[in-house]
Amino acid sequence: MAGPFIFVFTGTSGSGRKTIAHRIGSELGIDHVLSYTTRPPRALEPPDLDYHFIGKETFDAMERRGEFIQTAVIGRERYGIRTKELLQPLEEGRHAYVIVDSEAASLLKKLYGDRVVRLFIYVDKRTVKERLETKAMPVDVIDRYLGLYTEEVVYRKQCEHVIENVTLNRSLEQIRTAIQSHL
Ligand SMILES: Nc1nc2c(ncn2[C@@H]2O[C@H](COP(=O)(O)OP(=O)(O)O)[C@@H](O)[C@H]2O)c(=O)[nH]1
Ligand SMILES: Nc1ncnc2c1ncn2[C@@H]1O[C@H](COP(=O)(O)OP(=O)(O)O)[C@@H](O)[C@H]1O
Repeated sequence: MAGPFIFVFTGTSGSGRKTIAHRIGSELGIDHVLSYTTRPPRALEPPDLDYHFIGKETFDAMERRGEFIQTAVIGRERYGIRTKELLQPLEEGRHAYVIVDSEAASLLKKLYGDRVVRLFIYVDKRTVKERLETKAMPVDVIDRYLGLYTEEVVYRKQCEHVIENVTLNRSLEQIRTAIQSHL
């Protein structure tokens, strides 16, 4: 078996990256390395599922101690992945997955080369809007995602795998096949 690998779920915001990543991660037994963020949790967003929610002071202190492999400011909030938490599964021979934007995806590729497999998930803009409205996502978040779409979608050209998430089961099948092609 090659690896261990870092599977990087990236793509357009609201396309289903978290949904797909968690389903495949738990099915294939891949460790999720959560990002830390200063963004407050949204209604019904549980702690420690998608993010570790922390205060700005805690984030700053962690950054000063050099704990993050990278950080980003997105929509005025800060995001980062802790180096130690990313490296631990790899050192213990286990694959890991993260869910990040194109900037972090590129950096991880640069740092870890063939160990990094980028899975780009997208759907068309209208579908993003419809899905998020159905789930009662705040309007400002939907607007931000739609505003980012054109800039985000071009990154697919650089990714190892590209999946249009129309039907969830079909997307899961495609991702499963893509991941297994590396194992
Ligand atoms: N660069 C970078 N991006 C991140 C990190 N963690 C999460 N992201 C991305 O930042 C964006 C955060 O958007 P947000 O609306 O708060 O959360 P979402 O519900 O995960 O889309 C998403 O595109 C995430 O994939 C990180 O550590 N670094
Ligand atoms: N194939 C799909 N069909 C319908 N709804 C989906 C599909 N994939 C994801 N969703 C829904 O779309 C919304 C956004 O998904 P999410 O995983 O949060 O996206 P992202 O992490 O890319 O922002 C969620 O409400 C999720 O349940």
